Amino acid sequence: MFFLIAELLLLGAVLTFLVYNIFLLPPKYPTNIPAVPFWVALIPFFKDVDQSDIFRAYIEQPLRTHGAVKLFFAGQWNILVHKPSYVAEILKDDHIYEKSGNQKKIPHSVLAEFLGENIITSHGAVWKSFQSVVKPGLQRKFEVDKIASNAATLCALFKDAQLHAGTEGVAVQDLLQRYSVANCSEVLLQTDLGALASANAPINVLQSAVKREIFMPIFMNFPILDRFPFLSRTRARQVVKRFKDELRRAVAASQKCVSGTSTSSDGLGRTMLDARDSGQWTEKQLQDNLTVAFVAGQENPQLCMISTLYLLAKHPHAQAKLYAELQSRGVDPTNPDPETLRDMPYMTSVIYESLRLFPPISQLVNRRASEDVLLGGDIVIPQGTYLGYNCLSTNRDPEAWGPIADAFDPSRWGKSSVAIQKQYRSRRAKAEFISFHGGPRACLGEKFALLQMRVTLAALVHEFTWGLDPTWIDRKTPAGPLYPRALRLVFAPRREDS
Ligand code: HEM
Repeated sequence: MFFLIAELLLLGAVLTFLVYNIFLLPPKYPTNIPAVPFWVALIPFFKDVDQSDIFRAYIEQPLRTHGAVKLFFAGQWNILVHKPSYVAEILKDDHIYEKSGNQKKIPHSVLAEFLGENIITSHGAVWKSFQSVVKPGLQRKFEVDKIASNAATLCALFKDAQLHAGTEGVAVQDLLQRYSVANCSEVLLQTDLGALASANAPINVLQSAVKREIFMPIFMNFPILDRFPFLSRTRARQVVKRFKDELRRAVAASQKCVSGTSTSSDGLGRTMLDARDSGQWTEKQLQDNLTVAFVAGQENPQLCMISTLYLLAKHPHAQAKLYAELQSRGVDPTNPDPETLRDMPYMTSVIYESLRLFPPISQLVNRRASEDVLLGGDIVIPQGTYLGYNCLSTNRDPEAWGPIADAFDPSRWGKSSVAIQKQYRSRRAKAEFISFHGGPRACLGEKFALLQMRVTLAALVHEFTWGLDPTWIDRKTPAGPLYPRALRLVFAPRREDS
């Protein structure tokens, strides 16, 4: 018995030593930046946390002091970069800092199965083939009337929800999710998935199920666990398959109905199906790119809306200023002119400021050094190292944005549309504002996202004033995308007749 216990203890010690040294001990190189202790990644498993608190407590100081840190994330050590000049270099030199998404990093994972190899994660010739199909579909002129009509439905849903909630707050995330799914599917993919019409539409149910499975912190941080046949992982793979099949089926079915009409011929749904039909893409490439277009096309705008409504709830004077600007330009939110909306300096600066403070993709690690390289002339990066950005940190860099970098201050962007755009371009070129990243792999959906934000804000600000539900606890998500968690707002009609 004694020997058995001794053997088990010895085995335990050897295993701990191996796991620590193979997985958890920070790599030796680069030598001149610190490592955030690996256990920081584990905190959300043991405590209900706000990830911005974790960032402030354990990451911000070393990251800002050294411009980059070693960070344990998704089961491996990576370099997380903060300093704008480092970020700019990575974004520019995309042949050295190659895109390398989950399909390469963790090919066995549920996340990789969900998004596959797509326009965001791919590199080289494959990416060029994806880009040639996707870019025209995202750079075309969008149907503003469709977004405006969905925004009117969103207002009606908020109004109804507020009537039911009485003096309590309305949980906004589910409604905003349905709204951004409607805009993405109807305007980008020319497919009506019924997302706004019914909370129980198959796509709504499947999407919520996929998100629940994919963002489970334990599997996000230790994707190696996806290799094991846990019941929960089998379920996750089934949900992912059902979601992808449903999306692909719905897009194909709706293109059949509207094929030949002028609106659909250059739309993303049509061009993607054509790429498959012509043999340029395989069926899998079609499915993976449809899925990523759906995820990027509605998830990021949705998070941007949540954070913007939160900031405006905290700053009622900004709501009043937005309303005054809309009135002074005579904007009819049911039939807005995109040019007028684009030339509203205060609205533009509110949206940029919200994107700066709460970038929907707050942290992303998906580049891999294709050779040994000296980042910024300072940091030796060995070939094969994974690198990523913390947009939250870079966008709030006090050296770039001054001592009140953390404050919501739309006026920092400038007064006129010309001045704001000038500053926007300059901040992006210097990688001081990286919510859409930059360089050759910058976001292709920016134009659609900003248009949608403008139309949405015009409708909401015209219809309501809103504040935070006083009983709502102000905290951000524990892991994954960063935004105010389960936000609840109290809406009041702005005008007597609304
Ligand atoms: C507020 C909204 C949005 C934000 C903050 C955002 C942010 C980003 C970021 C940070 C990237 C770079 C990802 C990386 O480096 O791996 C990206 C890429 C991309 N985004 Fe967006 N995005 C938004 C909306 C959209 C929308 C509405 C679409 C429409 C489908 C879209 C489509 C894309 C595509 C296709 C790429 C890949 C570009 C390439 O690599 O060639 N995004 N986005």
